[in-house]
Amino acid sequence: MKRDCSSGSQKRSAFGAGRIVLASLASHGFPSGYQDSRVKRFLSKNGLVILGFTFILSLIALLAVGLTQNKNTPENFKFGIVFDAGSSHTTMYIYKWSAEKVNDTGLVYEIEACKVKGPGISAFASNVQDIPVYLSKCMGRAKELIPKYKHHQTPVYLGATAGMRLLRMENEQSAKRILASVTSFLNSYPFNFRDARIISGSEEGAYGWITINYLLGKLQKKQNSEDPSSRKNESQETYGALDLGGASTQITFVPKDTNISSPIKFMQFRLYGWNYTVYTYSFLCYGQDQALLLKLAKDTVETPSGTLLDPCFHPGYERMVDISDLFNNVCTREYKDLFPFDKLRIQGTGDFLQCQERLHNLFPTTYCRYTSCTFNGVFMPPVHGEFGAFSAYYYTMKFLNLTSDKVTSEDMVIEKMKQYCSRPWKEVNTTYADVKEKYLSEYCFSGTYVLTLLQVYNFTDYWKHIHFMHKINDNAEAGWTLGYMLNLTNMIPAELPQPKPFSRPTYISLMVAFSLVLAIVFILGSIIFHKSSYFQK
Ligand SMILES: O=P(O)(O)OP(=O)(O)OP(=O)(O)OC[C@H]1O[C@@H](n2cnc3c(O)ncnc32)[C@H](O)[C@@H]1O
Ligand SMILES: [Ca+2]
Repeated sequence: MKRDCSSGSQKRSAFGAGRIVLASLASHGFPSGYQDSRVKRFLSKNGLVILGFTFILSLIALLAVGLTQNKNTPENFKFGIVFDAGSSHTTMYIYKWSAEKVNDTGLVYEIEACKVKGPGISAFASNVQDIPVYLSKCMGRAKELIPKYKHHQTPVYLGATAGMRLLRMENEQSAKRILASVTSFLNSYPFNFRDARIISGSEEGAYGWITINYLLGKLQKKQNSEDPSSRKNESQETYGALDLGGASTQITFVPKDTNISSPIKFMQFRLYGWNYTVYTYSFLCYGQDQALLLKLAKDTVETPSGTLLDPCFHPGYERMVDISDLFNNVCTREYKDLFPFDKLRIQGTGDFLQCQERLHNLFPTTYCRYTSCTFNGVFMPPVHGEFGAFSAYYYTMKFLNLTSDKVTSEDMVIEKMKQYCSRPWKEVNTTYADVKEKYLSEYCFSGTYVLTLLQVYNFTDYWKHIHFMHKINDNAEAGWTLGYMLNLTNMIPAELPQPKPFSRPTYISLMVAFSLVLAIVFILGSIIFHKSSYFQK
């Protein structure tokens, strides 16, 4: 009995609240049927309000979660145009990327590489009026490829490299006139023209380094790295960059020891929340075209005769060079002399070892005031990590079939070069009839030059760490232009992009939960609305 009593009191307390309402209604003297319909009406009226309120709240929550997670959902593409005004030629690159994924890496695509017909822009010193015709074809292509409504927001940059650096040293006014003409021409288009300028050698090296590491996803990997101590391994993760142009060459990498005292300021970058200390150096006059002129100038001074037996060209190959062209140049003028001939006849002998010996003379390595040097007494820390080699490194080694990862030692390259250089020009010329003669005639020289330069940098026992590359992951070409644009459009943030507010499972669970609440509330609301007569009885 006792147990029954206590269970009765428990029941009372459980429903006590309802009873108090009813009791208070009864105590006011209302008949019980009347009290019942008041409750039903109260529920009918306020229940709908409560359900409506819950419905709106759930709807807001659902929208809030959806919007926070997927800000800017519709794909919105952006474009950027960069002209690489090199010493040997100009190329216009068009990049395209999704505006929503702007802070992610590896998401920029090169949709066009338009080769401008003709020489580099520095050749227009005495005919600047021809610049509009020179650039117009590629600009027309840009107008075709980029949707019209995007033109006004598409930035256009032109960066000039070593050819213009040399011209500026020779004649600053000429260089200015060329840039002014380029500026006024590019400004006449409906795009958002930003800048036409000569970039420094350090910028060229650094932007090349950013480009390849961006495209290889080396900067992105940092994002996923949770262990801050992995910062110590930065150099193992990023690739060094080797760029060989026509008039200058750049080497850029994260040295093993960044605390060594350096006469050259290391570059500091903060990308995606990580610091990088990068060594970069640009050697003006050591691009492959200028290096050939340097070699010919030196040879002419050392053996002044109208005919030069040249081991860097195939046997049977001949070429005439104007002495004035050879020495009217910032890179070679220190060798200028009076010669009893005004033309130089080059006759190839195709001897790789002799060619290499002569090329080594271009790289004085005997004096060094620092802990380590490359050549000309220039400080350089020991090479470290993997390297991506592009531009003429790639063109030359590709032609010679030496870009494969199976080529793991310098000896393999030497063997190939010995054999290739000794091939008679006639045979080479007929075998590769479709290759431009300027390039074909110089692959023996340029292959030997690439090998010598890499030896001077101390890659002899490090060959397998060099990766010759052109287009990376089918996205874009290796070169400085992409890094330049990423920087100028602030596409690489210094800090890690904010992570999504919810993890994927949380996001899905929240969406499902709110949708369920919405559905239940909706169903209940409809029932109450349609049965309101019952509640009002
Ligand atoms: O960086 P700078 O020094 O200003 O020069 P650039 O930008 O004009 O230099 P490139 O990398 O375009 O070319 C480097 C060299 O490679 C040569 N070159 C370009 N395309 C080539 C190809 O398909 N095959 C062989 N050589 C090529 C070109 O003539 C240059 O001597
Ligand atoms: Ca270049």
